[in-house]
Amino acid sequence: MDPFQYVYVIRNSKQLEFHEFANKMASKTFDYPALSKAKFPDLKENLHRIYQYLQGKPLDIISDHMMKNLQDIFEWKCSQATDWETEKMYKFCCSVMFEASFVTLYGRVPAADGHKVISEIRDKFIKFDASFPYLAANIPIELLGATKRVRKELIHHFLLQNMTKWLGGSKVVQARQDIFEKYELLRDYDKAAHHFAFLWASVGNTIPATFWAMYYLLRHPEALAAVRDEIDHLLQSTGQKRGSMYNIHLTREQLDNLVYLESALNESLRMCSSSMNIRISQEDFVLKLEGDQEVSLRRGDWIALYPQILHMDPEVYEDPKEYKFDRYIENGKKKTTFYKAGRKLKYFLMPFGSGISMCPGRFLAMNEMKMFLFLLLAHFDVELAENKAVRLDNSRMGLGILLPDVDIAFRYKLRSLGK
Ligand code: HEM
Repeated sequence: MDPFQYVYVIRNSKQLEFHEFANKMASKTFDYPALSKAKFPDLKENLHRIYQYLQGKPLDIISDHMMKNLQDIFEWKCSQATDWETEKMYKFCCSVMFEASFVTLYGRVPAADGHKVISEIRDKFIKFDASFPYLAANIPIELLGATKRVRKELIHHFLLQNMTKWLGGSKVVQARQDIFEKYELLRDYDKAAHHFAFLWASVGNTIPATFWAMYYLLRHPEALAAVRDEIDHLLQSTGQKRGSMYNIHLTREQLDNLVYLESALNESLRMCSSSMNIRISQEDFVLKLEGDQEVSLRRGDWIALYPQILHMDPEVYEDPKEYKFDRYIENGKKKTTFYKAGRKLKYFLMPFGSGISMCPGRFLAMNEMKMFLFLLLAHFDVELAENKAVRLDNSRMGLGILLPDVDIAFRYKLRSLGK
């Protein structure tokens, strides 16, 4: 509970392990054989090595593809909106982010009904995702209605004979495929199940996080105005036109410099994230904490850090239940110093986990969500069409970004060029 102690847990990665627990949970949830060292030597390490494709230069390439795919989808879905169109917000975020992420990571489905194929996968994904908290809680899948069948159908989409038909997928997915081919004991179904698990990791949190970012912006007109101003300013200063042209390009530096957009996004992540960071003690030992404090741990004991407590701590964040879009800005720059009881915190925002269990897709996730909001606000007037409170649905507490308890209608319309 005390964020000043987090560092002692996080840096003790030898004695406080995470992967064994994650491996057990993921293999059961996504239906692939556990990554046992004896059966699949170095598979875990090999899969971890290719997370490099989600950082540095490869991150720029994959982000550019995501930007292009997002624009194609906005153009296909929304370019007729010369008058107000009304949609449900979660459904909208889900439809745009799922398809853009899918095409960016796995490739375009070339058939004439390519959009339809992806929306069928998405609809099954939504059904599976609704059971995710139960699977994570160890409820046998046989007790969860159609979940077992839906999971099997989802996994079948990722069989090699289907994946080889998809065009222009990412290096990270290609590299995963190459690695799986080296393990003869992995059946075709197992490899497909691994691909499905990666799909879940790449959209399962991004979709609800995008929803909250959009929802809070629309609920707070001053935030919306500030972020839109920043976006328009960037477009103007780089000589790019908004309107009917869907070919905006943003460099990594430009994305990084959108401080209002980033702050608004961080603020919504602070409010909707509920990732628990779990570690399991590998041996009997004494964990030294700050000062003279210590805890005796036995082999197999669990430690859980729960950053949502930190995110909602009024000593760190004044009025923590209030959305303040500029909380992460100081003197026009990114604010990275936060205090508790007069002491500077090393960790103050942890939606992506920590240390050995930190999300490898975090840079891509931030870029994707920024690009979605950028395009939405650059091209459209957007407003809520319903006045109802949307609350966090706590049923997946501890497991990542919380979903909304209800969906809400919003409307959008192409912005006139002069506005
Ligand atoms: C808002 C979006 C996202 C959030 C909040 C998020 C959060 C997290 C967290 C908290 C973990 C650690 C899980 C744990 O402690 O049990 C994790 C793991 C992971 N994430 Fe993300 N994630 C996001 C987006 C993404 C994206 C876009 C990708 C890939 C393209 C991705 C790929 C992964 C993978 C592969 C793991 C497992 C890492 C491992 O093997 O240890 N995530 N994520």
